[in-house]
Amino acid sequence: MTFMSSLKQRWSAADSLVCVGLDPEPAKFPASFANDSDAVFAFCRDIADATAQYACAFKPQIAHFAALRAEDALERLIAHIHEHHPGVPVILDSKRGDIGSTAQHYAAEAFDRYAADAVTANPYLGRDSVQPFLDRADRGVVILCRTSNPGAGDLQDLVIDGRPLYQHVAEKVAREWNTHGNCSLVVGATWPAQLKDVRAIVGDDVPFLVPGVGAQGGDVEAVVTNAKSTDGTGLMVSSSRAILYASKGADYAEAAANAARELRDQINRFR
Ligand SMILES: O=C(O)c1cc(=O)[nH]c(=O)n1[C@@H]1O[C@H](COP(=O)(O)O)[C@@H](O)[C@H]1O
Repeated sequence: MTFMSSLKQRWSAADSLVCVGLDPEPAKFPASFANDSDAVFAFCRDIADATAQYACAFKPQIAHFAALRAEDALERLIAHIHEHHPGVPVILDSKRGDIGSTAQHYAAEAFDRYAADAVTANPYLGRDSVQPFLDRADRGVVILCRTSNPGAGDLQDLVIDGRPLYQHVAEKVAREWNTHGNCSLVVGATWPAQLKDVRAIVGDDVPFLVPGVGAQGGDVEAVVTNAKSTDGTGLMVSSSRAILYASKGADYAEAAANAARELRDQINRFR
């Protein structure tokens, strides 16, 4: 099954637009992991198992694993999710993009080594840098459009030919790059007006990955009302720290499940 069809099926089967971000930070793990040499895998596995029922997707962030020399844990985590939660797609957040010959290796890294269903990609080197991802029609390509961080506007808002750069990215992806129907766009929850602009440009066929609720303070109601598609889907509202570290106690997995369920319910109130 393709990334897009798994995502659509999951939106409906789980009645959820929540993407659970898997960003391990051992200093925030419960004390019970202190002497566990495989803590990164074990913690993320427990969170995935506890939250899967409320998730339309999982999104592990590669730097959080690589910085800990835990790429092996990331491989095993994605394999675990595929085995135990089949049908819940995994987006590898690695924000890749490079000249074509190197980008081919990034595509192999994401889709063959890690077996991710989708990958985040940076569009600023142009189409050929993203082409090896686009060519994998069964996998998703989640392209940075208007990011959630405070400095997002430094470059993404620069006006070119009468409109900001992020709108050119949205237009180009929707009209030119999405030939296989496998593209999504990243638009931060912290920018409700831009969410609305991008939805107006791309229509209903391009889902948004929306990070920035929870720890970054984005407003769920504004996200959903401004960015949902006509049928009340179209979103992967991603939260990492607010779910992962909902409790540092023995109830960490239950607390994560509660946080994911509450986010799902909050989103659903405005769909
Ligand atoms: O591509 C992303 O996932 C991403 C894009 C963006 O614009 N902003 C953003 O925060 N992210 C990622 O989303 C996650 C947000 O984490 P929390 O703020 O803890 O929910 C991190 O893994 C970020 O790297």
